[in-house]
Amino acid sequence: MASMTICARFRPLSSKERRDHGDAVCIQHVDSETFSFKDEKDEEFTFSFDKVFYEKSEQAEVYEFLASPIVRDAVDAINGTIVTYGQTGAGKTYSMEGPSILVCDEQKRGLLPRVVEGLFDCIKSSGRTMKHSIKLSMVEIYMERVRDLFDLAKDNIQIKESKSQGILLNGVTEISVSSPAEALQSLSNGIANRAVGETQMNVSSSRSHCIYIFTVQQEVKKDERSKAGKLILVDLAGSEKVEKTGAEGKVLEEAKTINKSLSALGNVINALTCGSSGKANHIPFRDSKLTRILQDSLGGNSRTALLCCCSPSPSNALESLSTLRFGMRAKHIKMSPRLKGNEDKSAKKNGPPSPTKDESCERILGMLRERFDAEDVKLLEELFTLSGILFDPSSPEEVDSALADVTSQTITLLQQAVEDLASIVEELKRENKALKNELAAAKRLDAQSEAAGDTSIVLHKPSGIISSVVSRVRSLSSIK
Ligand SMILES: Nc1ncnc2c1ncn2[C@@H]1O[C@H](COP(=O)(O)OP(=O)(O)OP(=O)(O)O)[C@@H](O)[C@H]1O
Repeated sequence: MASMTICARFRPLSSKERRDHGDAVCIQHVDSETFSFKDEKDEEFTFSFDKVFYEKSEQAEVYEFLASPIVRDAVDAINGTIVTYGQTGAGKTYSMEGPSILVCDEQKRGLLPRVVEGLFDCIKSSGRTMKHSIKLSMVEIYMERVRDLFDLAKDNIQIKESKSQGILLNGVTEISVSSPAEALQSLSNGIANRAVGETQMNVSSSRSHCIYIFTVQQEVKKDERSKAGKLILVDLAGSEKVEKTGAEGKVLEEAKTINKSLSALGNVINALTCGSSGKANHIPFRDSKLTRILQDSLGGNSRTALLCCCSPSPSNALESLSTLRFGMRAKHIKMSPRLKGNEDKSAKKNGPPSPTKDESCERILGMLRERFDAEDVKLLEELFTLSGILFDPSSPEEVDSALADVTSQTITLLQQAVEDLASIVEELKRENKALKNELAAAKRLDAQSEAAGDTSIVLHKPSGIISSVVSRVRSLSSIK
């Protein structure tokens, strides 16, 4: 069983950070896997990752450790994902793209151009028995809308799920590339389009998630079987907290949407991490476009790497700590990559097969259809169309998918409500215990004063205290 590869990367101090804090850094005792981190209150935390890249680490080292095994697997039809996470200015884009995709020092080239080269190199060395082809798509998620960066007219791509191909971006432009130069030129066009869209919409790249998708099709010539590996690279929007940005109006809305999708990613990671064995666990993939697109990658047939990008400066200690903690949570996800198109070995030979997830969903949707009257359905359609969940109400597939999205989001809300209630119950239990202690102490006091024949204490006690404590304890006990 493989797990996620999680690495931390600290960029060099910026000139502003040097001006503000000189050479001061939050990191100490760094080795290749661990370091200690001092926050602004001088509290010390020790972190341990699969690899720690410090200031002077080379781009090539990051690629070799984090990406090259995933690239090799993608050519063998195993899905892969590489994600850069961190606050704005922490080095996500530098790590992903380098200073430029097309013209750049060899030493500074980022993951993306190296992945392109790696894919073509692996294909070349895979021999003559295999025929491969690579298709490239590039999208951006901004305010929960998926925009095609190869065709800006497609500004609200829908996400679909197919039984054979998994998660799909409906109608997204796919460019066939036959050489690294062609692929890099296409990527560079997509990046330029992103800048055009940003100016048109007055958006900064740090407020959107950028997703690069390579589909590597593999044909085994002898029997013409075909398999595909999907390699997704994600440069996430800045993870900083809304409060720190001091944002208002549209910027505040953007920040909230980003925080929502990043916390959806965190929730998916938590659900995958905390899932108790044997118990059906709701993984909220449908709570954001980001998690939905990454569903195949995080959920199973895939290898995933997360690069947690941080500033080493004390001025960013809080954000760096939050990025590192996000990485530590992700560390616990366990995944077993398997080849696509493999036989399903889990099918039981004896007894009736238990319903699949699709069958269960179909049954629930059927029941809902029976219970809704036509007027409700019309209202729901209008609501879904207005909020961009649904585009074609006459498509049963789209209606089902929209309903599944809403159901999943409702489950998440209910789970949060249950957690809130559980914490209220805990609080009431604590209050209950304190009141019981108070009652016992008051009774002891009563007994002592009676034994001593001293009436002054009794006289000074506010009248009715015991009976009021008793009735509060009783009312709280009845909540349990
Ligand atoms: N490892 C590094 N070595 C040298 N310079 C770096 C490194 N990482 C980042 N930088 C520099 O730090 C600055 C911020 O980096 P970058 O733009 O990659 O941040 P980011 O996390 O992508 O921010 P945003 O969310 O705004 O896109 C850039 O000027 C970049 O060149």
